[in-house]
Order: sequence, then C-alpha cells, then structure tokens
Amino acid sequence: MVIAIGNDHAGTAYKFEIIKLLESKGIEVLNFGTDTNNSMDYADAIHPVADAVESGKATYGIIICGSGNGAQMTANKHQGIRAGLVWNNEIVELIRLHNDANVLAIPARFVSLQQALGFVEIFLNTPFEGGRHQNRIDKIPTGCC
Ligand SMILES: O=C(CO)[C@H](O)[C@H](O)[C@H](O)COP(=O)(O)O
Repeated sequence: MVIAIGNDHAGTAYKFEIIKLLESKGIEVLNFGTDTNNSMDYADAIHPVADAVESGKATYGIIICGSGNGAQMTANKHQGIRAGLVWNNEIVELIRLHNDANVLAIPARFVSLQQALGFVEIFLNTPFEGGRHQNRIDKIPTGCC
C-alpha cells in the first residue's frame, strides 16, 4: 500500500507522527506536505496528494491542516477524490463504510495527536460497504470538469 500525505504548517507535527505510524506498518509514504512550521498555502500541498490518488500512484491520501476544511475542499475539487473531514472515530468509520472515502482529512488544531493516529488506524482498517452506498457514490460526479 502507498499513502500520499499532505499538510500545511498547522499539520506538520502530526504529519511526522502519522508517517512514523504508517512506516511502522510497512506502508510506503509519499510526502507532499511542508516539513516546517513556516506559514504556507494548503492548496500547494494538497493538490499533489489528490493527483497521486487519482492517478493510482497512491492507494489513499491523508491530508492535514488546522481545521481540515481547506485541505478537504481542495482535494474534493478533483473528480476522482472523495475526501472526508473527520472529528471522531465513528465519522471515520462512516466515511469508509458509506462514502468509500479515498482521502482522510484531519483537523490538527481540533483533535489530539492520539485521536489523529486512531483515525488513521480506523481509516485503513474499515472496508467500503458497497450496495446502496455505491449507487449514491455513482451520483456524486458532475461530469462538468
Ligand atoms: O485552511 C484552513 C482552514 O480551512 C486550515 O485550517 C489552515 O491550516 C489555517 O487556515 C491556517 O491558519 P493560519 O492562521 O494561517 O495559521
């Protein structure tokens, strides 16, 4: 499995811990985020994550910013991306079970590091349910761009 990860300055500290967790599982990581705390624009780090997932270079993406919203909004501009913003374990389960999310958006300023690491574990271990949810996902793309 390959995971593409991206973050702005608000997500740098969590990013390093998430990379450690992923690498301890033998998962290859493509790091597109900033490695410093210097202010930067999240879109510059998130588009490359979305490109990697869309092209199949990465299985999933993990994106991290302060609220998670700028990162999620950017990723979801890509046709092949379903990025879910999460704030508790049940929401993480649901973005996989019901939405087949291929990108996990973490709000670093609103969850603890332990929560964030737990979100990653749940995201990686929860399958998509399919069935009625597949019909719904099929209706998401607009086909306009
Ligand atoms: O873009 C965001 C919210 O949608 C992210 O949370 C950013 O990390 C945040 O806006 C960065 O804020 P800062 O005041 O520039 O550190």
